[in-house]
Amino acid sequence: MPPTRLPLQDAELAYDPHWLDADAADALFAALRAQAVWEVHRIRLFGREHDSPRLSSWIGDADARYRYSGTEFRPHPWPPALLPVRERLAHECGVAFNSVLANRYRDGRDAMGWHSDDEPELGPAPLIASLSLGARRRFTLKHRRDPALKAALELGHGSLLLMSGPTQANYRHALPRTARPVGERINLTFRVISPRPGAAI
Ligand SMILES: O=C(O)CCC(=O)C(=O)O
Ligand SMILES: [Fe+2]
Repeated sequence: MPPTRLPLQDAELAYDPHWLDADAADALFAALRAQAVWEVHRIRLFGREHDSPRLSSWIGDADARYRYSGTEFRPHPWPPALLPVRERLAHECGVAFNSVLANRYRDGRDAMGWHSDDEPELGPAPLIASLSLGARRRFTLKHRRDPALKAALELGHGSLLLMSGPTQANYRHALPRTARPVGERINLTFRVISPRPGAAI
């Protein structure tokens, strides 16, 4: 079954709560915990550098490099467990994803703050495919200009959220902390990265 369109003005969202069945999602979760290289990425907040509150792994083709704050990041190679997922997504979305940002939220204290996935390398209207594994967590969206426009989704084990069209241009999204006792969660955002025009990489 194709993902269901979620109505939200100025956004393009589609959601499939069971893109992977529970067994396949369990197996992928375990394989990624073991196979991916998990790191604490540094983030810049209000002009100061901090450790981000989660573990992350930038994965992709060797030429899917990107520049951030003057540093060039080279992706880690694809863990074997991700290859069939990448192939199925490319087939279903008609998009040749060449990179994934994996985030691992160890418990409710791990989170991601408000942002848009709007790096120039992603282009003006990127399709981002977000696959969630493990604990169900709340994902929130809010419009950049109209505070009345917001949404929250509970992203469960094996679910797929597609964000496309003007979503990144018009909305920010976040994965808030929670005081609820929650288990570990891994999220994978599949992306297409093109070299920035004029960038020397
Ligand atoms: O963990 C999530 O569901 C969101 C991750 C996210 O927004 C990102 O990787 O850019
Ligand atoms: Fe994001």
